[in-house]
Amino acid sequence: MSQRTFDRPTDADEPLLQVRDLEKHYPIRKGVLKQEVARVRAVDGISFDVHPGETVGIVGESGCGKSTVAKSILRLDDPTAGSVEFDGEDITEYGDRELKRFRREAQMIFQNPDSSFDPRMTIGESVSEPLRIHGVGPRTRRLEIARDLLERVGLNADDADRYPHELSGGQKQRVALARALVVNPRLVVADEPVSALDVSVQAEVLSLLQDIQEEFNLAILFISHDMSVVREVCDRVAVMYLGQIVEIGSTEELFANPEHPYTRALLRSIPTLDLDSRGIDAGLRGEVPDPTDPPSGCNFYTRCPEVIQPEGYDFEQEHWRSVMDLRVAMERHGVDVDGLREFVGLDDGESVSEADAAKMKAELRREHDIPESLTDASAETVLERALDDVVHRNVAAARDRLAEEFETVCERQEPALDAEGSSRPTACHLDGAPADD
Ligand SMILES: Nc1ncnc2c1ncn2[C@@H]1O[C@H](COP(=O)(O)OP(=O)(O)OP(=O)(O)O)[C@@H](O)[C@H]1O
Repeated sequence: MSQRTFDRPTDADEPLLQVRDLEKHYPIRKGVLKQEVARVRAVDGISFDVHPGETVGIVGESGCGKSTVAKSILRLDDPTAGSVEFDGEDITEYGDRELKRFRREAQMIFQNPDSSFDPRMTIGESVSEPLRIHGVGPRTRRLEIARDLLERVGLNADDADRYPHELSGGQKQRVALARALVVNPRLVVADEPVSALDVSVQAEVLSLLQDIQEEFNLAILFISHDMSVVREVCDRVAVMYLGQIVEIGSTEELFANPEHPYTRALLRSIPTLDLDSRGIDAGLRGEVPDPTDPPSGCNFYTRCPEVIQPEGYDFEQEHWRSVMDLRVAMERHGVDVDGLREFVGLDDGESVSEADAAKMKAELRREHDIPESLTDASAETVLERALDDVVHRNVAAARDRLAEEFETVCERQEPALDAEGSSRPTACHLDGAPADD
């Protein structure tokens, strides 16, 4: 490496990457005319910076838009809106020539290293290929650089003569790193770089990534669904849910004091050494909403354990969540009243005795973990009337009643991603403290 220089022209205080209001919507087209019938809002207006020498993590469940962010930032996919500034220039405006230069400065590492290699090429050829593409030569010099880099990532220079199938997963990911570094990039976007590796190998590759970052003063955007991996390597973390950032801040502070209920739920999902809590899930019920039709207001309200109760009601948060689950289910799928009648031994007719109605209502409560009676009498009255509507086949009336009486600020207003009432930018109507039980 001695003849290569890794001096960085950018001042470390200035972000190398500035992402502003980035959107990537995928149109869904149908019919002969391929008319747009809906849009997948994969990334829906996100902003963040990455500084030289800094690792910023993007974390969230599968499908929240992490890979789309990576692809949009590198212009592997053109963003729908927003800007991506790299060293002060908006790459979304780049033409082919500028894009080629940019692609040398910003490299990507994928989850599956095999996707970076041609099985017929030796490791040395694969690692040096980007140099050939960018016109660095001659071949002997390119191979020399590749051998040098292989040593730098903890392999042997002679591994250059081997083929990908001769290497283990961890070794291949080291080679992928060497291949990314060979063009002397300033930004590396790593999309789940260790998810396919055994845990013991993961630690080695992560530690290598950290060493290399220090040596090369790289900016790294690190994408992962794994909170414990993110904690290990990132300086700052952006938590994503359904195409949006819900909380962003320093890793240490965010892990010590998570402010968004979604971050809290993700942290609860990390298995710990405490056997009693090992393997607990994130405590999140319900499905991730369809990104073509995200919920109104805060898009996490349909699953949030801390969803805010409407003014005038005060009962156990867990039971309030269950009532919301019933509402969400009714709005999404309606209620199968015939199925319910059958379950309690009735035919598919209209009549229902008081005793049968009681059985049906009890079943609805059981199905949604709602207790026999809510401790808040006025909430109980509303719920009981809505359940009565359902058993008398008036699901629309039940839905309207619950929507009107139990409307929460969370569904009414979209929370801004700001630091108001919190110690870091958090998009939530709660002011940072966990909701009372
Ligand atoms: N080319 C595409 N056309 C339509 N929808 C897409 C396309 N690519 C991604 N999506 C959708 O965009 C949403 C975000 O996908 P993305 O792959 O970015 O999520 P992710 O967080 O990286 O998930 P994973 O960890 O599973 O890869 C998903 O709903 C996905 O189905």
